[in-house]
Amino acid sequence: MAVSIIEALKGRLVVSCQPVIGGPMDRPEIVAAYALAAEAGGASALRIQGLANLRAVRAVTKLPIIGLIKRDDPSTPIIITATIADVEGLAEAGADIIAFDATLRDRPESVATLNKTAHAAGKLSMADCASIADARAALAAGCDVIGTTLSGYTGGPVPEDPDIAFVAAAAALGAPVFAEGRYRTVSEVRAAREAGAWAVVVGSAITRPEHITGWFVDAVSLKTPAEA
Ligand SMILES: CC(=O)N[C@H](C=O)[C@@H](O)[C@H](O)[C@H](O)COP(=O)(O)O
Repeated sequence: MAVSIIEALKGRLVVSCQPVIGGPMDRPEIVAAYALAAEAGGASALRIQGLANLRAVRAVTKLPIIGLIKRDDPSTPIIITATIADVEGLAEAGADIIAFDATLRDRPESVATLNKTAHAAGKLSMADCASIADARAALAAGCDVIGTTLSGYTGGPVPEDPDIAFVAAAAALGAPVFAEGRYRTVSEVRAAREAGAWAVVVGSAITRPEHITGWFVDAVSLKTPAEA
């Protein structure tokens, strides 16, 4: 049953419904509404942050949910699902796939332990990676899906474009790769699939109106991406 969730996502869209934190959309009932709108549009799975949002979405849809918990803890650079307790909380709240940071950085808990905890709860795991070395290590640790989620977010300026080269390199490792991070156009989604992505996760371009508005504001003022 569990592995067939991943099988069923081949060539499918996952919509990340993560409002801007503290923004006007940051309410569980609005996240649930975004999830239903994504489902109506043909999304095959959802990516949901936080237990209250996850419970609200779980109550309204049977679509598979990739769950994560983001915490801004100054003692660690690991933001996405850093602890055993968070993996267990996500399993309990109804996530089907549990996403966690799988970067090779100093971390409160090893990737192998987080993965084992997800599996012990009967859930699949998505390793949010920033590099091909992360992806290799995550597969060696037994993770089910590689996400390109953290490419561009572990130091230095965040690039403008999605990291399609990373998708291609990770796909060559032979495991399902979910392309995620800065997919804003349908042609970028197509390029990720052509590079070997199993599925593509789109967030901001569908569910963060503040960001989308900002892109248009920059365009109307004739700013280049570098100036924006
Ligand atoms: C780096 C990080 O913390 N990424 C988070 C991971 O869940 C989310 O903030 C992103 O919105 C998500 O990855 C989807 O990406 P985009 O919104 O670019 O389509």
